Amino acid sequence: MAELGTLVLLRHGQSTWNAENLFTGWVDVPLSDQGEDEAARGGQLLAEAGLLPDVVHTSLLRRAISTANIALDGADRHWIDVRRNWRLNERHYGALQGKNKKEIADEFGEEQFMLWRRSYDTPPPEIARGSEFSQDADPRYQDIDGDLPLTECLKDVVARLLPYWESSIVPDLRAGKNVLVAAHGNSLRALVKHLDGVSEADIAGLNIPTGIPLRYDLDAGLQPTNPGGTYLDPETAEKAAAAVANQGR
Ligand SMILES: O=C(O)[C@@H](CO)OP(=O)(O)O
Repeated sequence: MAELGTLVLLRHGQSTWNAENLFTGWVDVPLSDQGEDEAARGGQLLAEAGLLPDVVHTSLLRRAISTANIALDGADRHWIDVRRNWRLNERHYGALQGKNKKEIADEFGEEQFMLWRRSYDTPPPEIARGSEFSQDADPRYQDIDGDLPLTECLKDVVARLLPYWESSIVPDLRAGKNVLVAAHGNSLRALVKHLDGVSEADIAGLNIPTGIPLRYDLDAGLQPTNPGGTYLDPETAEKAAAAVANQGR
């Protein structure tokens, strides 16, 4: 049996709404200038580590797509196969999409804010269909009609992400390909929870920084031989993850 390929998780670079401290979810905002720089640095880190992806899986959101394009271009891997799927999208943030994190924390209090933001199974209120930041009329989601979320908690993300992991990403890894997954803070938290067997309580404290590749080496049973993964720039990753944790404060 071929050795498994290496898995690399990459959260998109800073988006314009990350910069403005807005809940984003499925709203399709672009990278900020800083985010483009982070993506380029991500590609440089991949090249320096000799970690060259053979295939990339992205969400349907431009901040992940652009990050993958910029990073792969920098690593001279702009030509590899591409797969895209809504199941890698950011968590749908329901009625919080477009709202300022600090204002929500001030209005509803820290406890409620953290329940919505990081609890495993408390989704924010649903977004109203047809409202400014809803996706129900978006053509890219027309074929998932029955599954289109109006809000999601992390548990919902795990449930919609794992079928794609099993059916599309695992076969690439088993074929010996190095796989880059360019996605989002919460869809990657869902995947890390699964890979590392993180508890529902502990996953609340795990934050993923933007633009820094996170490497996972998996054994034949898909268990990480480096639990928690290995950031290609661990020092920057630690500081940036702490900053994500503190958003809204
Ligand atoms: O707004 C969002 O969609 C996410 C990621 O940026 O935010 P949070 O880290 O608060 O879950």
